[in-house]
Amino acid sequence: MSSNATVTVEVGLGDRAYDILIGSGLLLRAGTEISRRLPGTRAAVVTDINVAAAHLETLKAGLEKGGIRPAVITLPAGEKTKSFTHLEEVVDGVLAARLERGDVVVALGGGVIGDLAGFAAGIVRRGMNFVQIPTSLLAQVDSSVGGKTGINSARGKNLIGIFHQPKLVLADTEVLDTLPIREFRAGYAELAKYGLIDRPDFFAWLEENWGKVFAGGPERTEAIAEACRAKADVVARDEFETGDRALLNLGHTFGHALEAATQYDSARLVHGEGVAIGMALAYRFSSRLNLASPDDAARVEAHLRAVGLLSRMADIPGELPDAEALLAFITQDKKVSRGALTFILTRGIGQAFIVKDVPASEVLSFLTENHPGQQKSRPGRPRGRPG
Ligand SMILES: NC(=O)c1ccc[n+]([C@@H]2O[C@H](COP(=O)([O-])OP(=O)(O)OC[C@H]3O[C@@H](n4cnc5c(N)ncnc54)[C@H](O)[C@@H]3O)[C@@H](O)[C@H]2O)c1
Ligand SMILES: O=C(O)C(=O)C[C@@H](O)[C@H](O)[C@H](O)COP(=O)(O)O
Ligand SMILES: [Zn+2]
Repeated sequence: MSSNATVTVEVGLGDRAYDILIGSGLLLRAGTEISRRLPGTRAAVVTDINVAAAHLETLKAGLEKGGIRPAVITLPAGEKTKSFTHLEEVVDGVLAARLERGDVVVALGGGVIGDLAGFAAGIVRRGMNFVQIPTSLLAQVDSSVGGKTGINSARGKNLIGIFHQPKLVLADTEVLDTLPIREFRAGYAELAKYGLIDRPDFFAWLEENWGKVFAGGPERTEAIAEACRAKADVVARDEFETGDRALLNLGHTFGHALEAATQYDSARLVHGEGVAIGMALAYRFSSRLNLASPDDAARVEAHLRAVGLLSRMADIPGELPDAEALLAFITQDKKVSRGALTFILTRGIGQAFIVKDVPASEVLSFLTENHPGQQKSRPGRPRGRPG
């Protein structure tokens, strides 16, 4: 495949179906692509300061080609922006621009901006049009697709939000050239997740080709497209997570607890890093419960470390609250049903499954064993970031 070719993946949701376009130069095509689908629309672009500095002018030029001159709402960067305060700022900005229900909120940014702007689009005038222009790897392979939107609470991650599908996703692979390497790695964790859920061949391909994915070119585009196909498939089957969609939460039950425990401080832990540690923990927990082999858990951890990702709680800088406090965050997880904890566990690489009644006592023992401040003595790696 040429690295210039645009790949289209459809999210098959009937009369709410939409396209994900993946390729280079899409910012400059944004106006044409949006006005083809939403003729005569006006727009507000929501972005963060980092992305605005690197890509806002290009997007504005692209929108201009479709006759769109947007209002722009620029927010601080980082996970703490997914808050009521900034939700109010976006809602107020959209209303101040006097946009109508049929106009469009455009998210230009990573998953933080996409989740926040999507939530705002879903509640202003009871639901405006929404377009995702994801600029981080994580957003291109995961958060821009599927319609989960929302903000965080001090009591837990993503606890406030709605499902609100975009009308279009434009994943311009060129913008990834300005993404910091730490953020690229974090997004890679969600990419590897699809292999670990149910695509063992994709995981093996990543083990071989991750260097080319990091370097750019056709392997990167193909990996993003494969992730979007995988996600689109699950979302089309189970849009509102009544079943299989929960598989996309592999690594997230632990990961979200760690994000809340570190108070969404992006300097300590970003979402993809939490997912990387969470996936390694999910494999280790599955092995402890005799569901998966320790070799598979070791293989997952080895790959995460090979790309420079975190894989243990001890890799997070600073002190963590104790295992009981981590468990308290886990009991707030949205998958909890009538008090029973749900985890995504695994029988091996690409063999994830949903377990609906995991005893809290098992989780607590496991967290205690893996907690850097509560281990009696564990041979192994020194603390600190790999890579
Ligand atoms: N809705 C979903 O289905 C879903 C899926 C996965 C993750 N998420 C959410 O996504 C969020 C994480 O997203 P993220 O990892 O993209 O974080 P992010 O939005 O904070 O972006 C990461 C950092 O990279 C910067 N950045 C983004 N694109 C850039 C570019 N092209 N050039 C330079 N800098 C750039 C941002 O300013 C930010 O500092 C979390 O809140 C997570 O819960 C949602
Ligand atoms: O789209 C989904 O479904 C996912 O679970 C994707 C996850 O990567 C993402 O982090 C999502 O926001 C988590 O959802 P949540 O419902 O656990 O908050
Ligand atoms: Zn995620």
